[in-house]
Amino acid sequence: MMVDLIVKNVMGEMESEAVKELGLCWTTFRDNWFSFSYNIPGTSVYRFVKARKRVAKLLKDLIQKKSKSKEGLGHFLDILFDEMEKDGAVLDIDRAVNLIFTFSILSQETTPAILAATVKLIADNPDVMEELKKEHEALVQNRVDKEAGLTWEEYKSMTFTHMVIKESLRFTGTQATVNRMPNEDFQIGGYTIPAGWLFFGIPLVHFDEKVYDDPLKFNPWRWEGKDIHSTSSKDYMPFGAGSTLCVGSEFAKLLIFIFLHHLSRFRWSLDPKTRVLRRYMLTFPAGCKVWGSIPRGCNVLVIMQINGDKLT
Ligand code: HEM
Repeated sequence: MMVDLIVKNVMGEMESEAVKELGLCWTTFRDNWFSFSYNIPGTSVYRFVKARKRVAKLLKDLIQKKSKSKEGLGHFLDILFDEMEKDGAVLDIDRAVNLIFTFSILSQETTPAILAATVKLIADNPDVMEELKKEHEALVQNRVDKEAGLTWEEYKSMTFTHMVIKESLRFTGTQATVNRMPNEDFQIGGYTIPAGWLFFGIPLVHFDEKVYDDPLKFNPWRWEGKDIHSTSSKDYMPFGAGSTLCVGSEFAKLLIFIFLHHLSRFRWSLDPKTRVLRRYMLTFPAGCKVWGSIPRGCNVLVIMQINGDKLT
């Protein structure tokens, strides 16, 4: 589903066989992404390097074809071709392929995993589930127009839901390591990292007992009276920090919020087999299935649309 959506929006029309192959390559890449690094045929790394190359070739061939015909373009290709034609353009086909690849991996690995882990944390904490339900039911009941969609003001005013998302981002912290290669020697914690060395930092700041009481407890109330909207400070950095700060942070929070808004209108429970494991990223070996009963007057199919400042 993700591949279909990405392809449609980014690349535009594509033959179904190519979409299928792209999907297979992406899955192979993701499943073998963080493995012990021996690039020998048959090993995980070999499979993921091969999948990466195949995706690059598929995307490059298609971009080249479309750059000639200019037909059936997705939003991204449309913008890309405009940019490439400008004087002093910084984008070329190879950079575009890298961007498309990075976006698709980032959008598949981060938001869905955090969202599923958030649902699991809520299911494991009935007091949180109850409070969320109260907040969303009150919102819908107090609306004059019961059919109206969620507005930006409503989104901003839902304090408890923002506390849940903020706590979940602290708790799940998908970025398992920060990888950097310094251009010049730098000092950190009494060590010198020489220029050109690869540095793997493990961010533990979200579990620092000096900053967070009982840090291993999922407790949205710890954010009561604090700044619930900020996404980056020296003690809180689920979206990274500095010049590589995540460009999708606000969008990701909004998506999680909209999902929770609709979920909170159902009576629901989680399949007891659901487990969250951290390999490198968060994984769900038994999936993450939600069982729900449908409240009266609620449509089962949830379609989200962002229209100006209005979410429908
Ligand atoms: C809950 C969801 C997400 C989390 C936790 C997250 C986390 C992060 C983190 C920690 C970084 C910094 C990596 C580093 O400095 O090494 C980052 C960068 C980035 N993220 Fe996200 N992300 C999320 C969603 C998204 C989405 C939905 C998109 C795309 C729409 C996105 C696009 C990016 C991009 C392009 C960068 C690189 C920015 C740069 O280097 O200039 N992220 N993200």
